[in-house]
Amino acid sequence: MNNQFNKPEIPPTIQVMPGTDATSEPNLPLYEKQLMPGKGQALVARSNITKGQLILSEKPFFTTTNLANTAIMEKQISIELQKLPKETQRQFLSLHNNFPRKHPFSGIVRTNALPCSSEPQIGGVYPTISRINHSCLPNAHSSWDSASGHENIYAVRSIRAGEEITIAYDHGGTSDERRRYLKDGFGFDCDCVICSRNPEGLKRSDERRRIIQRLDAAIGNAARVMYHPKDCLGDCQVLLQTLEEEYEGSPGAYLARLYYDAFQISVAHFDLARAATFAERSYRARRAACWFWVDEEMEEFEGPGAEGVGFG
Ligand SMILES: C[S@@+](CC[C@H](N)C(=O)[O-])C[C@H]1O[C@@H](n2cnc3c(N)ncnc32)[C@H](O)[C@@H]1O
Repeated sequence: MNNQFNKPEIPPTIQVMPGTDATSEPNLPLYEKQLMPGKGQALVARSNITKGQLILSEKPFFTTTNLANTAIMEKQISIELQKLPKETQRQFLSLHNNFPRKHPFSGIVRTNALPCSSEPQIGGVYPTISRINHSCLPNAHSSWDSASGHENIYAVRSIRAGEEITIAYDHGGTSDERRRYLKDGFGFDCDCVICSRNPEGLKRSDERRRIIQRLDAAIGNAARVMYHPKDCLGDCQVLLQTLEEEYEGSPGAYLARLYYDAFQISVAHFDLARAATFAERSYRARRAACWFWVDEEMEEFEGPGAEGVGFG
């Protein structure tokens, strides 16, 4: 549900994924679709799901680039839709559209697309994954597997049977910033566990989100990486602690990015031991199959007398 489709440089193209039809619903019985009051359809856990577990893996109906040019996109989607089996067309058209009057087809893509590459403009829309609602404290996260052409949904914390499965649509920021983004792009007022905290709790969360944004930007500053690498690694440590606090021990995909930044900082200064460790942590965090391992590492460099490779 990445709404960052506003860069017109890439000509619009649509790629139909082979093998996607009405029967492509995976057979992992970990979830079911349910109507959720005030939220439309939702995915709900049918059984307890363990942190790190693959919940579902699915091919998109098609992938699409450049949603900025909606007129062209409308035409292209309608042409591609006609090539799909009737039942698949019906599935696509039944997805939620937050922009129904102006954009009957591209509105569905804008409301439902998840990025499926490092290019934020390339998005995929899914029969089942597109039913997952948002939370600012999600219990799952999406991860594109380019080798298989599947979007995978992993649990980032334990999920109890009956609990709604959620991912984060937002790109961070304070609760006000997130609310605006979710209202404009998706048409709802977020009342997740974070957004419905009391004013004091919300204020603390907002402060942490500001720290996360500030440190994220500071760590990516090339001049600072060059001249103050130790400070940058110190920022990585503070960012890790803040993420842990804000996301209640499960920072999900943020962790992969943080370790990737730490890898780049280390490699820029020929600290190859740290670089190798951070690269591996980033890789394993991104694969999302290793949350237990990551938790152990956290203890390792946070505990007294830790001997593992840390940021400092
Ligand atoms: C990708 S769809 C998710 C599935 C959707 N509920 C459906 O019925 O198909 C995104 C839309 O779901 C709804 N939605 C998602 N998260 C929500 C939330 N936390 N609260 C209320 N509505 C939400 C909004 O209407 C949003 O535009």
